[in-house]
Amino acid sequence: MATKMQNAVVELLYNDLSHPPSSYIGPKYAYREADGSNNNLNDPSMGKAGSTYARSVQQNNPLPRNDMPDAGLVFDTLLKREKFEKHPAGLSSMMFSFAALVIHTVFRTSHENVNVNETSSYIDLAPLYGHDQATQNQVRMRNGRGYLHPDTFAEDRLLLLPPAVCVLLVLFNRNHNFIAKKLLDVNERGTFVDPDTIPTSDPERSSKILKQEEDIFQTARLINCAWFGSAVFSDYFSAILGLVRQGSNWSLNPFGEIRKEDHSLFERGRGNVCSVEFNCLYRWHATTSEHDEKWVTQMIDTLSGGKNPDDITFADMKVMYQKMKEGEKDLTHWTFGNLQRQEDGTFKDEDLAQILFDATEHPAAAFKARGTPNVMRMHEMMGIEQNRQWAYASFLEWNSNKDVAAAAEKLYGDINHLELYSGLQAEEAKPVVEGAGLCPSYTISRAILSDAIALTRGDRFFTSDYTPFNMTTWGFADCQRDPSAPGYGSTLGRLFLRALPNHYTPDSTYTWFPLMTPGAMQPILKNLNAIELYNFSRPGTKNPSPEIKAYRDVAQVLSKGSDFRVSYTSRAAHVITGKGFFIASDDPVRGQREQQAMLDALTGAAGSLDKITESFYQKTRELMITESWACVGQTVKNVDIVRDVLKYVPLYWACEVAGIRLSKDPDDGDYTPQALYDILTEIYFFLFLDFEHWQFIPLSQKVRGHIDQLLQRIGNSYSRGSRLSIAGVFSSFARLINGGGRNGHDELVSRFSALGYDNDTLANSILAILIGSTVDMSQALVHVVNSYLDSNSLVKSAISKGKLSAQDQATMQGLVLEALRLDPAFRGVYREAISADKIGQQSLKQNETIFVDIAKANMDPEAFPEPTSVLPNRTPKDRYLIGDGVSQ
Ligand code: HEM
Repeated sequence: MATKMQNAVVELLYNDLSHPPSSYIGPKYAYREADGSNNNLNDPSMGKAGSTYARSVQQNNPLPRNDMPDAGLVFDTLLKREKFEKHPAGLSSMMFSFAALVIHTVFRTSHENVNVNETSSYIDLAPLYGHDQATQNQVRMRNGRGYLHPDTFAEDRLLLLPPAVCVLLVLFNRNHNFIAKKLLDVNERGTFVDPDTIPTSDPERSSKILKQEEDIFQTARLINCAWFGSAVFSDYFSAILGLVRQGSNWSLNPFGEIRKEDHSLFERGRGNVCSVEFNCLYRWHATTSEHDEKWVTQMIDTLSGGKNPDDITFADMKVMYQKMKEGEKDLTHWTFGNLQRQEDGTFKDEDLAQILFDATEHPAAAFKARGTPNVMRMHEMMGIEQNRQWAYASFLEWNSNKDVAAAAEKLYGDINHLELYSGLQAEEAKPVVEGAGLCPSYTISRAILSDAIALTRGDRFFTSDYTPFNMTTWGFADCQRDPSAPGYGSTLGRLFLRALPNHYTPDSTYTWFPLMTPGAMQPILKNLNAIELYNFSRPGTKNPSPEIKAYRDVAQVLSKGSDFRVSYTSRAAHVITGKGFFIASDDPVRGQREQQAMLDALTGAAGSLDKITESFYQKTRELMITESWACVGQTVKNVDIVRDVLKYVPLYWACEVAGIRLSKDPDDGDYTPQALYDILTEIYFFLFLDFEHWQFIPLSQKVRGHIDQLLQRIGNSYSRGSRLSIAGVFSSFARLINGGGRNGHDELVSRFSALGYDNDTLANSILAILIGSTVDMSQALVHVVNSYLDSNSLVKSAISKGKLSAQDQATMQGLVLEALRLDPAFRGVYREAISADKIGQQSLKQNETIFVDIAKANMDPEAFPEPTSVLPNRTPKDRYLIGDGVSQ
């Protein structure tokens, strides 16, 4: 008994861990190899490019090769398209452009030996990055920043496919470069340097650049592949399962750790080898849209010199490939869809966007027997012949269409002898039922999922090595599928908005449901009561926002409040109604008046400003004392001044004003400081900051919820019943500013009564104070303190040399202004020209949005001589530029 027990314990403990270990540490194991090797560390060549295909199913078909019907005859009898039939579930042709990208990531059958797959068996975006090191070298820029050559990709076979496939890949190229730039900007581990700043005289320059180039490139590649994986498990997967029809954002997560009932680990990250069956069931040529059929016809016509598709032979096909290859220059010059590259090597955004919009508008065709365009006859014959060299299982109970079944029997003699290729392609298709969106043949629909799981769960970089360490914390967050994104968790929409920001719009069905036609989405969204969230028309083009940078121009825009609209008022309109919310008022003049009125009420009484300063001082002191700690054996204390102090000082003050009770104990006050700060940050972020377009819908919904809750709290805290009481507000302000003094209170009451606010306006005004005086005030405080703490700081050195006195109020104010000039809390603001205007050299159209670059203007020597020096005695003080939010 004791032995049995001991065995069980040993088994349990042994099964705690994976054997052999699931990964190793160090850079050698952190990145994907170009050819996919080293995915399974115990069998490094598993799934490597250039290996043979696997076979999943035992061959049992007794029909000898020489008894098989002619491949052309099989096509003409079972596969050739009779007429175009629209896809029954509303899938767009882009669905199949994306699918083509997926298949080219994992299949590249050698033309010399059909048993060999020239690419790896992993979702590693090989069409973009190349299937081996030599090809990867061609797409890389090697500029020390880890970039790919602009708008390029590696897979030449894609040039034979409709242009939307290539455009999608170009967007993944742009995503790579976006990610690489961010990795350098964020510089999470502090190891990267801007290559332009390494002096050419530095003897280690080239080795530094080389090391950094590899790190950034490979990390960006990992993150970009994870983006692709996320797109597969969001847009693609939900189109396959028809989840959009149900408004479901659910997705399968095949990557996580799974424990079996006996406590042992269910295998993952152990590698994968694609099978011939997988290759065969993924030939979805029957889904080609009418538009793409025309495109292929034209391309084959050009390459074959006008030959009838029925007469094209294998030999002709080889000549066509040859012709295409000869037409190619080096891959940085490849083009497709008759597009022209611009001087910098990129394609025009406009051209790329139009191709994608078309692909979303065009309906795909239904999977069916007799559904493949005749122009693809030779592609299919090649497929049939390849498959005959591979070997396969046979099918039963196959197609209820009597004509198709009878024809198959004629061809094969016995339906049991039907071969896999035609069996899969001409099998009866699944109808549109719950859980079905792709609607291929029954066998494909089942098998595709098994293969998808094998591909992803088998991949070490999607499982045990899918980590913030390998991808950086920023990258790890960036590539996650976000179930709250519009389109029920679309990832492609986020990609479009990032790569083509002036063409895709944040509320379009083209953006969020690209794999479904807008026509198909209309009734679905109506059914789901979500129709008002989306726009169904083809997005137009907007010009990029001009940037205003010179001090003089920036100052002019900021001072002409009545000529420029602040762009965040339209955002505010999504989340708050009524008057009084002065920090984002739709009428700039009224907004300023309301703000001034509130400021007067808060600070107008004699000495009130000093009281506020005192309250800030006391809170800072208190937090520094309560949040600090000492190391063992030391009296000197440490405090995280940003996380535990500066972040919360303004919040405590604003909560006093708003009558919100903060407590670290969640069961005590209205909010914990952390929870409220996070809420206010989200509101602030939504109203004022430059977020990625895709976040608009989920953020606005979340922020509306926060604001409703806050308004209710503000209302409750001031009401002695259900009504917001003006008197309640005043006594709270008075307590705060005047220590409860009766005179101050009376003065406030009279000030506020003079405003004549109703309860809603008052609550909105208090909310504006709460939001406007916390998040960006904390940010500004951090920037100022950072300037003092920084050991290289000019400020510090000036003080230590005795040139400046920190006791003197004017100098202190000057130091704060200088710190915020050199390191502003935000870079700039957006404005919309109310009418056509001219600012400096820049002509503005009516309603045009401009970016007012305060950070650049702050460094303009015309306004600030010796701009990089800290000169706290600059005058006049109102020369300093002020943006939005609290700084107003
Ligand atoms: C109009 C669109 C398409 C065209 C013109 C096209 C054309 C071709 C051609 C010419 C080949 C032979 C490639 C070679 O061996 O060099 C091929 C192979 C293949 N196609 Fe398509 N295709 C299209 C769409 C699709 C789609 C939507 C899918 C499925 C998602 C698909 C799946 C495949 C597969 C799995 C192969 C075999 C690849 C290999 O083994 O290397 N194709 N296609």
